[in-house]
Amino acid sequence: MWLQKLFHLFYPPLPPPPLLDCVDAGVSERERETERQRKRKRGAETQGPNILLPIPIQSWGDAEDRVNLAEQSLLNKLIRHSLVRNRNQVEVLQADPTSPLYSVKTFEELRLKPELLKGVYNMGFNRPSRIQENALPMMLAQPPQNLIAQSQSGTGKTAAFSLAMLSHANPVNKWTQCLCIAPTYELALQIGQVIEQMGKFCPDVKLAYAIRGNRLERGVKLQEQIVIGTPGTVLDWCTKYKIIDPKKITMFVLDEADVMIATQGHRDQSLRIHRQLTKDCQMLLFSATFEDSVWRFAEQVVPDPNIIRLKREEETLDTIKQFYVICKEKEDKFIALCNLYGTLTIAQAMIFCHTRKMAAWLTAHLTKEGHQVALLSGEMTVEQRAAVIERFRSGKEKVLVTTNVCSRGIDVEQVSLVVNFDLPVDLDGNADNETYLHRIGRTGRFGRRGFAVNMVDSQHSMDIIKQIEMHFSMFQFHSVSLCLNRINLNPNLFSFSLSPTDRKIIKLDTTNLEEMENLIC
Ligand SMILES: Nc1ncnc2c1ncn2[C@@H]1O[C@H](COP(=O)(O)OP(=O)(O)OP(=O)(O)O)[C@@H](O)[C@H]1O
Repeated sequence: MWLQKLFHLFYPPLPPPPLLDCVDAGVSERERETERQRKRKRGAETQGPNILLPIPIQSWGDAEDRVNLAEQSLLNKLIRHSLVRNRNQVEVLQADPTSPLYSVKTFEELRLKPELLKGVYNMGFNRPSRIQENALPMMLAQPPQNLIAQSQSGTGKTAAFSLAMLSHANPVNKWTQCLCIAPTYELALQIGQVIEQMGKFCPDVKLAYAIRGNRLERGVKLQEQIVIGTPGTVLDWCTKYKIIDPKKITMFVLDEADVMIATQGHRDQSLRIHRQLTKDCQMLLFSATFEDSVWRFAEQVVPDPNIIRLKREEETLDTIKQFYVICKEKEDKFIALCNLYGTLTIAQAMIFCHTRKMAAWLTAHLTKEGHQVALLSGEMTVEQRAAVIERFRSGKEKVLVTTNVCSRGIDVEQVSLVVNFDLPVDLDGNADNETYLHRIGRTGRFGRRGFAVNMVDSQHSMDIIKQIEMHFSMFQFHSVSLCLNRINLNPNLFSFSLSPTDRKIIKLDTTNLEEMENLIC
């Protein structure tokens, strides 16, 4: 409860969604004209007379949900209850290539203190994860070794360095020996919880949180062996209040380096903390991604590093069958969706909209039709989002309507159908291929068969489908004409007819539909 209160105190909900929408009529003539001029400039005015104009760029900005890295990280932590399945290769680059590569298959091999081993097993960990197999021996080695470890969220990094700190801390010494910094208050609390849980049977090892609001008397030295906090407060505790002696820190952990450097000021604060540590301090840096900027930062912080990288499970479209559905406008898309609804609920489905407003509109209309759906969009607090995902995961709702806020990072294994109610576009109005892959990558996971249905409501969205198709060099799109007339709705959920405007549309008969439903099952 207190955690929740603190959470809301420091993590206020985002401002209410702006009342802008992308495909409906809320677009002024002036905006349309601006857009026409822009397209003319690009020499791209090649479409026929009946096209629906693309969405004016300036009207998207506020209405879209942008992915916030720190929020995404926290959300992942809140909803993750187990390791992400990964059979991919671990790449290890040793600081000293001549030393033998040492990895472990059991926690016993690490020769941990019995109380700590008990804590590990008590958390339900039977054996080290892929990344832990290599990282733990390096982190626990004598003499200490520095480490840069990169692997996606949910592969066991936090558990690994928590174990390393608990093993490293000497409870006889009443001063701070292990210092861990994380990008946000909430992420620091999450890590602290893992340390507390894992160290449950090591009561002599104490933990302190260097986070906003935790005030301590100036000059009184901290007795806790492990400190976890955010860069600003940790820096204050080391320099201004001098309650941590940085020269006595022998293990420094920098978590979520990619999120850290994306947060203004954190990069410099981290470097300032780092500068006060001794040369002998063991440096451990973790990141989910490794762009050049993260790499440059890592090199500044971690001298002579061992490097461990876990290759990412490739997102693939091979096991996903993709369709598009021709519709005229938003209402048509809605009817098409209703026709599909029975198929959506055979397993679980996610429906992506471009704006919060559209997602809310769709949810309201589906609910009015008597369907039970969940809504997840960016104006919710991270905690609210986690609760919605939990319900969806446990199957309480079979259909989740969402925006791009949920396009990446969220694993719900049962999702076998993704509907792009609005196609993903970038700020220039072109196909956003990466987001498309992330969205439909929610389905067809771990080699299972998945389905994606794209709603096409204009020449512009048809162009986007073609761009996507070309980008992934695939020719497996099937044009499906859903009969949008309710009268044609038969017991087999939906029927197909030749569209009066396009006679070339392939007819998908009930046999195919049954096959699709069987595959989803
Ligand atoms: N060896 C293990 N065996 C079983 N479960 C584990 C093991 N290590 C970690 N886990 C669990 O797997 C989940 C992900 O682990 P962890 O949080 O350490 O990963 P991470 O890479 O730090 O991801 P994130 O940054 O999202 O937290 C957690 O629920 C954790 O309790």
